[in-house]
Amino acid sequence: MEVTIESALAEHSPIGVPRADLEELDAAVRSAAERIATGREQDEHGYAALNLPDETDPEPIEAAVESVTPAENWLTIGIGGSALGAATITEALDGDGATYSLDNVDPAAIEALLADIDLSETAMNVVSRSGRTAETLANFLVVREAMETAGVEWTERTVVTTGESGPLATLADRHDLPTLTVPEGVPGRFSALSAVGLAAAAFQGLDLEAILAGGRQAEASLADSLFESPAYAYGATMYALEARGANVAAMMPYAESLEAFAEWFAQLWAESLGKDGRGQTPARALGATDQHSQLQLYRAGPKDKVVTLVRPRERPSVPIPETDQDAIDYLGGSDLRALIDAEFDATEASLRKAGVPAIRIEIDALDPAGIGELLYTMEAACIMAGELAGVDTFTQPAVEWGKDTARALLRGEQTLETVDGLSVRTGPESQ
Ligand SMILES: O=P(O)(O)OC[C@H]1O[C@](O)(CO)[C@@H](O)[C@@H]1O
Repeated sequence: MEVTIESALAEHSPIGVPRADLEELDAAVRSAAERIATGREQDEHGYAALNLPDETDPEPIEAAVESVTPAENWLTIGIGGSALGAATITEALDGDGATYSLDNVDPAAIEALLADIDLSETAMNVVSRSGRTAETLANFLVVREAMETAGVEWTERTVVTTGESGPLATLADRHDLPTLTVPEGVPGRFSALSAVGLAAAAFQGLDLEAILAGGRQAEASLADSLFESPAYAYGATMYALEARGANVAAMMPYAESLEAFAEWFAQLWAESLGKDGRGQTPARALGATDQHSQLQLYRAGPKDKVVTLVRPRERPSVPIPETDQDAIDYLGGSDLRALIDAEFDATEASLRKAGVPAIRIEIDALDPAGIGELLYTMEAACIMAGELAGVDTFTQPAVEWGKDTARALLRGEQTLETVDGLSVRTGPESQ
């Protein structure tokens, strides 16, 4: 895996990072790397996530999945970090069986899914670190009832993944359900390389050990200098770019199967670094598709963005047939792999030409090791950026107020009129 920051430097962009600043920043990276290493040694909250490739045991995950299968479908019921890691891995890799994510509470979407899916052929994984997330618990209750209505014994089809305690752990106990534990000290958005992200992959028969080995490969490339560590090069450069005005972090993978990865990255970057009035706003894009929608803005809009371009080096070849039309004969005889790689290179060059910082990330292949390496590298990069910014990377206090208010509204303890500082009308008369 390679991270190339050349196009993010000052010689290519007015908001790029001067090389001299990188040299200087490297001193801060060195002490931050030591801090991270200490946090890992002591299994401290958050830092412990970087120990997962060594600590996650595939066997109990595979055993739990086996206990509720065979089945044609795997339904992950979870939200945020409790769904995005699993979706990223199964979308990136070509496993067997169908996987679905219920990570929202849109009644129309859930009605459509339940009408579509054969529940007698479905196993579900209810995933919640806290065990008390309203959306996840509500979806579980809805699917459980649908299973009962369909005459499916839900206790034989349900794996719970949660923390040591909480409503979901209690429920799993009461019904003696196969249970996987969210590792202590690992925030949801950093849990992809644990049972949280790996159960759906196990259902698809994917090689969990190879995914974890990819994580270990990235772990082995951590070093106390940004010039020697791809992860820290990315984290430190993103931090330096934010200080120079790059407030938008566009993540643009050039592979359809990495679209979920861009969503996973958005939570990781926003929820970890969006604190104390700072933080880059993630923007999800897809290459080459969004060259035809967002690139205009990236190149000719405000100089407030850094674009990360991701590609696998190995790709299948799909030949483009010869054509006798002169205007398009440059395509004939070539192949889609060459085309998308030319688009990738041309987009990086076009961003550079427009003075927009870009970082290139290249993984060897979109295989289990490649996705394990990519996930781990971005997690370590995020932790480095958080250390340099001096923010608490591992908490998300700003999300709690809205959750509490939603619960109070649902319980009827509050209306929007009574919620502090809110003057929006609600209730039957507003419809
Ligand atoms: O796994 P849980 O506790 O259900 O939380 C789901 C998600 O909700 C958040 O707590 C934010 O509300 C995320 O950090 C987390 O990934």
